[in-house]
Amino acid sequence: MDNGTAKGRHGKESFDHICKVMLIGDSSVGKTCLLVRFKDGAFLACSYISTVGIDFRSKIVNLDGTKVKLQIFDTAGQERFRSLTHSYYRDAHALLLVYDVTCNESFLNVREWLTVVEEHASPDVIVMILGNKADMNGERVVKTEQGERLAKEYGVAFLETSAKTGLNVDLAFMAIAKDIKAKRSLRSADKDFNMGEFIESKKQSSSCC
Ligand SMILES: Nc1nc2c(ncn2[C@@H]2O[C@H](COP(=O)(O)OP(=O)(O)OP(=O)(O)O)[C@@H](O)[C@H]2O)c(=O)[nH]1
Repeated sequence: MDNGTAKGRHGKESFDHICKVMLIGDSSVGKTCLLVRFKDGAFLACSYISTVGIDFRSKIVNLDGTKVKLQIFDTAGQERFRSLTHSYYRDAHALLLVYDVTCNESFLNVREWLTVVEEHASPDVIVMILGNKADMNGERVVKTEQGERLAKEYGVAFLETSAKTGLNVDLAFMAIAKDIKAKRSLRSADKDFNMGEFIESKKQSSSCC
């Protein structure tokens, strides 16, 4: 695993830290759309093309003068690609585990995904559960509190997101980048960073947008 201390250069842009982030979860929960929303600020409304295997895109974010390059791996949710994607877990610094608030099965499967994480990821990986499609309130079947309770049970962070409206999408990635930077930093100001408190102070509720 990269210790993130070396300065890197990619094309024209230099960076201070590099972080590998993986998007995991059932097929069609919105992993690719979350990545496109974060990277390009756009939403691909009607084009659902299931990811084949694994894809990745990068974005450099500036955190108080420190440039963190997020290398984001978008994995296929389909069962047939699972063994391929498992091999990428070991190097991941953070995992965004996505379910769809309009699909109860995808929520129930979060426990299985967490078992896979335990088996294949590094013990110090940062995990955040995302309840996506929070804009579809009329079709919602998983309550916000259910997601919060599950995340609390496993001691991981939680946010509801919408790749369509952008709700909490940047926040999810920024919180992870900040947490990784804090874990690598020797500065006491960074060491005091608490991801849960940061999310609570910045998150937007799904009913507001
Ligand atoms: N309303 C709404 N639709 C969404 C949202 N995110 C994704 N979708 C739709 O859900 C479908 C699946 O989105 P993808 O991002 O391709 O899903 P995925 O998880 O990457 O799927 P796999 O590649 O099969 O694992 C698409 O039709 C998207 O337009 C969202 O936040 N709100």
